[in-house]
Amino acid sequence: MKNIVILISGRGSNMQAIVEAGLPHRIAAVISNRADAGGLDYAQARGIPTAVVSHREHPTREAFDAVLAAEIDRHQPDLVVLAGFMRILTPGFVEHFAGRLINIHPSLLPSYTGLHTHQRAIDDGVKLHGCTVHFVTADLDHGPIIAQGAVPVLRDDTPDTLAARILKVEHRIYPQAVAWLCGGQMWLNESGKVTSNGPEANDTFIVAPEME
Ligand SMILES: Nc1nc2c(c(=O)[nH]1)N[C@@H](CN(C=O)c1ccc(C(=O)N[C@@H](CCC(=O)O)C(=O)O)cc1)CN2
Ligand SMILES: NCC(=O)N[C@@H]1O[C@H](COP(=O)([O-])[O-])[C@@H](O)[C@H]1O
Repeated sequence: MKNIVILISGRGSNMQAIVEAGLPHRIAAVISNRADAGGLDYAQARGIPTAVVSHREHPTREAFDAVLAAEIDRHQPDLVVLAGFMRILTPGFVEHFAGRLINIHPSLLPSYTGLHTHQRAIDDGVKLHGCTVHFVTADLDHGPIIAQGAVPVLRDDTPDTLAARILKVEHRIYPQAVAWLCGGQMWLNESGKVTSNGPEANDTFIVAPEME
């Protein structure tokens, strides 16, 4: 059984999808940089240890990251999962958790790194957008890719409608990526639950070559 620590900044729907996937691993803690993150209420209601490490209470990124890393380390994580965590992490933090620090980003990396990806994709008139699970490196949204899900952009899409469509795919590929990285040959079915069967017929996983 592996120890998973999940970092959030908001509602935490990706965290919820991972919790509800039924993985045979421990969600050791859910930690947020914002005390008002809705995901904290969900985790507490499920009896998952929570903590808040506020970036506003530290004078520098390095100071914040050091306190955050110490809080994470208390839970002896095998995997640290950024799930809507909205702070850029310093090279020292990334190095400390290198190889066991992942993120989900709402674009098909390497396209559209950074923020506001849905609006930018719509503005550019792209026909395909999606989401990417990747290892976190010092360079923003540039780490080795673990999985991607591709989603069509519709003519009348707004950032919100596109984000909602992509979020459903995020909730499939993130738990799947966590399952793989925690050493399981597990697959998750359409409803996002662990199954002993192989990938679903219409899965949109693009497994990075180094993962094969
Ligand atoms: N060193 C890295 N840190 C983080 C990465 C990464 O790949 N390398 N991924 C991000 C997640 N993310 C996109 O997927 C992302 C999150 C936040 C920002 C950003 O500009 N944040 C601002 C604050 C914004 C806010 O508080 O609302 C900032 O940190 O100044 C860009 C991309 C997580 N960290
Ligand atoms: N650059 C990071 C970023 O934009 N992440 C995105 O924030 C949302 C968090 O939703 P959630 O809190 O419901 O999981 C998700 O769509 C995730 O891809």
